[in-house]
Amino acid sequence: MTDALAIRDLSHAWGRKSALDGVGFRVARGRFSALLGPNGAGKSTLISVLTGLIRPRPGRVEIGGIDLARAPRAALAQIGVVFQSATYDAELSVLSNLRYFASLQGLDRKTSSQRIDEALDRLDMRERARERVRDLNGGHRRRMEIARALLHRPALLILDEPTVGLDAPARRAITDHVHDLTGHGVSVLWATHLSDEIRDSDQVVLLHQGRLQADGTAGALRAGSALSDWMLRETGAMPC
Ligand SMILES: Nc1ncnc2c1ncn2[C@@H]1O[C@H](COP(=O)(O)OP(=O)(O)OP(=O)(O)O)[C@@H](O)[C@H]1O
Repeated sequence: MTDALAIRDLSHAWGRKSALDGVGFRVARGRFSALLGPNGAGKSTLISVLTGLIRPRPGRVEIGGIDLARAPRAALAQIGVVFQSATYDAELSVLSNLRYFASLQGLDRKTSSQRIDEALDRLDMRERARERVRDLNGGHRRRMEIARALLHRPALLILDEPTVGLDAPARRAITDHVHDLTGHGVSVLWATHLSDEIRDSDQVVLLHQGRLQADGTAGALRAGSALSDWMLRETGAMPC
């Protein structure tokens, strides 16, 4: 089976400033991969490439086996994205937000209802379905956005620092739910600078100053020390 994501020799500069320099790694199907790095490491730039905001040049990106440069529409249809900033209609209910997105994805009514039920169950949001988004707390709003990103069954779920601004219980609930999704075959790329969101069995892709500093299983990379200490040794940056 093809990888959910394969990146080779990817570079990008903002003007003269290099943000990504020859980055390459893979995310296998059903894997939770943490894209880790201190501020300015290049995480957001990489996500901008993966979501089609920046052209992958030079370099090659395949999502679900589809080349992003050659077939951008088909490749982008393979991703579900949860951006750092919220994107929903707060005046509508959770259900209406999800139905609207499902219709944008071209899902018929029956498929849409099935997928919405499934996604709400996976994020433990079924009881909130009829509530207006503006009445939800930050953690539940985020869970709704994650449920929404799953409706078209993407090969890869990309989340850009999805727990920013949330309190500790909400952060824990979201990291647990997203880890659980991998048990349903969902592949995850989770950008963060918070090492406590990562489990030993997760893949860690560590970026530092635009370069790939490490790629491996968290437990093996940290080799007995705390992941935050390992990251400090690797990057010299204070972890959170
Ligand atoms: N739109 C932009 N224009 C110019 N420079 C940018 C732009 N976006 C990012 N950069 C620069 O590119 C480099 C990588 O930044 P990027 O935002 O990708 O890192 P990051 O790992 O996401 O950091 P953070 O955790 O702070 O969001 C930094 O030096 C940053 O200043």
